[in-house]
Amino acid sequence: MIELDGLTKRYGTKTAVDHLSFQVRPGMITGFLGPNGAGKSTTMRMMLDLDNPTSGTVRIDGRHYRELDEPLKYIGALLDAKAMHGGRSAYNNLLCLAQSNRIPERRVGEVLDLVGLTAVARKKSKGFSLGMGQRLGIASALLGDPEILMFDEPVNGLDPEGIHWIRNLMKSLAAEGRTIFVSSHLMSEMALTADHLIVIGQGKLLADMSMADFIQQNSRSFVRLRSPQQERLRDVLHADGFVVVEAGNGTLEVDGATTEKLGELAAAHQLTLHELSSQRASLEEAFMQMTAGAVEYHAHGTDVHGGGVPEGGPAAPGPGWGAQSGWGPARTPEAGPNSEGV
Ligand SMILES: Nc1ncnc2c1ncn2[C@@H]1O[C@H](COP(=O)(O)OP(=O)(O)OP(=O)(O)O)[C@@H](O)[C@H]1O
Repeated sequence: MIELDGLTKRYGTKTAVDHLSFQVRPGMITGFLGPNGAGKSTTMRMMLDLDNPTSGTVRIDGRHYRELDEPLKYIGALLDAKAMHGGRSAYNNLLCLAQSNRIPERRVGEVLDLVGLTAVARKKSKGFSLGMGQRLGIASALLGDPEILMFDEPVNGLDPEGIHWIRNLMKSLAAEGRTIFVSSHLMSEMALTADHLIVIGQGKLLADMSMADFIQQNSRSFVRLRSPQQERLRDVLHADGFVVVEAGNGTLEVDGATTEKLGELAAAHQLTLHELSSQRASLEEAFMQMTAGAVEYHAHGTDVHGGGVPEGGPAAPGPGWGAQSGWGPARTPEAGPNSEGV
């Protein structure tokens, strides 16, 4: 368990982390999200005693990091994969760390095996690709077999097989009852990995809740219908008291209804349906909605989100939000959050 209590970090007049209090609990994967500059790295550095808080505390299983003997046995972290000594082999990098934490040498071989680097164990790490460096960083985090693991952007530089591997590794570590805290900018990956989310913006806590609650509270769910008899369908829905949004491409969207109810209504009026699906937002949309006001660095003149988030944030949620406004990525069927195919 990691506990933050009023954690604050100021650099001159800049408050990077602002009275953060939350707990990271065992037995699950907790995702750590925030726009660029939100204070994630600063928070993680303070958790590992690599930076001093201006005020507030971090406790690792009830103790300050400095009070832990051989800290790698309590908490392992992947913060900067390039932090390894490039002139040393992968094996020797890990051996130095093991020796300074009284970890037996056999564990070095075990973790190299676990991350798939055994074949290159004697090669100097400066020749490693980004993905290999990332695996070596993960090996160092696992070295002390700690109960708590922190990963900052762990899939950075990994190929699809590597991403799949780290996702499953984190899941199995959480299933063993360990505490897993992970940051990532890849929302699709986070949606597939995390059980719980901590979201920060401009150093402040914005959300501390389950993935499902986060998506539900920060987005709209609705039923999408498509019919060759669209006008008649719309009239039937109106007559039954539903608020219908015409979303273009021949689709209608209805809030506050079930697919069962709408399907039966269409059948009762002998209307043909080509689509009847329950829709909910992806984590990415929910995240953008929540953090729109806390984004420090806006791009101008780009269209990376299919229309761009309007200056000052997107329109408030309401009928038609997101679905028609065009700034969010495509909505996803209820079967699961957006996946970018990894
Ligand atoms: N050593 C420092 N001196 C001054 N300001 C700093 C320092 N480190 C971080 N900051 C500022 O603190 C804020 C938080 O930075 P931090 O790197 O923690 O954010 P982040 O959420 O990790 O961002 P990103 O997602 O871009 O990695 C930023 O405004 C950053 O410019």
